[in-house]
Amino acid sequence: MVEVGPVAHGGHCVARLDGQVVFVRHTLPGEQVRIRVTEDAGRYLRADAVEVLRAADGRVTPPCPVAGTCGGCDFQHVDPAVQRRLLGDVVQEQLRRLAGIDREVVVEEVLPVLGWRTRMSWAVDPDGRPGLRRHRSHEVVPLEQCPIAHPDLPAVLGHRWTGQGVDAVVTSVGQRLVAADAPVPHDLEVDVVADADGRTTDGVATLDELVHDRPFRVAGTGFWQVHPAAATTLVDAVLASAEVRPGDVVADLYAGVGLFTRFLAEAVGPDGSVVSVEADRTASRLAHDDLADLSQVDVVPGTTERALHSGRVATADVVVLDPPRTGAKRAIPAIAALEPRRIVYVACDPAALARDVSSLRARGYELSGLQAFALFPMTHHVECVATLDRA
Ligand SMILES: C[S@@+](CC[C@H](N)C(=O)[O-])C[C@H]1O[C@@H](n2cnc3c(N)ncnc32)[C@H](O)[C@@H]1O
Repeated sequence: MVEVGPVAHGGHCVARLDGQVVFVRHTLPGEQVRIRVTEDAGRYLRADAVEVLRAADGRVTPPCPVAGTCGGCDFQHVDPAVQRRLLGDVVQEQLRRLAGIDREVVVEEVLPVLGWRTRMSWAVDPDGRPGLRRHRSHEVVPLEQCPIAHPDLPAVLGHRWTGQGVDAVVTSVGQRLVAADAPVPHDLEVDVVADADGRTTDGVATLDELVHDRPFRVAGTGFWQVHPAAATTLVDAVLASAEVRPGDVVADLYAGVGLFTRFLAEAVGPDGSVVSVEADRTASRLAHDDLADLSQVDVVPGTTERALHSGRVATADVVVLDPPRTGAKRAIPAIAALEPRRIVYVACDPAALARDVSSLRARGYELSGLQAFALFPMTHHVECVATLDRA
């Protein structure tokens, strides 16, 4: 039995068992729970709460029958408003610990909290049943339904599959894709069928998305925001934070198919410019083709680090960056060396964000704004938009 302490980054809470730190899943701060140790990592233990002896406010009955077994969610047992409070505590703690910043963080609600995943990568068990993996395991939990999956996704669950996995996507315009190394059942309503690499006989399968009435094309299995409200939420937050002016020079780094690039380019107008840097070849090609109507946009394929060091990005009034989960550690010195008046950092990992904010502070930037959004309800993931100004 343990007394559960604060929430930690990763979907668990911290407790102590005989003086040793234990990261406990499926619990809440302030609870008293019986645990089952799942891993001894030497310096700490990992455990699951298996019985709640004293429940905390905010504990609810999970909407999913396999919550606690399936590794797809972390917080099904927590009321969504309390989930957001926990996420805010995590971001606040990371900023305090890694960047020396003491700041209250309010995580904004984004609806819906169920039925939001428009992109699912289902794993397939040895019997061909699709599902999701257990937490920190290769074992597949077969599923008949998944409450966080978007209701309009192709009905992959309920069919048997061969191969390693099945990707299912539904876009903002209702296009539906299945990507698998297996025949797709005839009764499955899909618009695009691709192989497991997201390819058709014509090449990479692309899908259509619409954001504030602007069309985008994206590779079927390439990067696109998953929550149906994510793209508009982030575009609005980035534009409000960046405060770009007509004629500004802007760098959009880790730009994907140019989601932010298009709106930033419209804001700087024909007298300004936006350089859009993306390492993934397909995404960069789509950005190049689909942003061709904006003469102020320069799409640079390749890594951000290379674009900065080669001089393809040599100056910027404003830098927007949206790196993957690992953050932008290697690019930060060169970004700061551009001396933009403002940096807008979109982050899906608060620890990487806090580390990079610390690095920017050491180079003369201060955090002037922070928004956080619950774009992945029921999970420990949270999206932040941080604004930094040159001191
Ligand atoms: C979180 S996504 C953001 C994409 C885009 N901003 C959007 O919202 O659609 C991160 C992107 O960075 C790209 N990427 C990863 N490492 C990179 C690097 N070193 N340099 C440039 N792009 C990179 C990925 O291919 C991916 O498209």
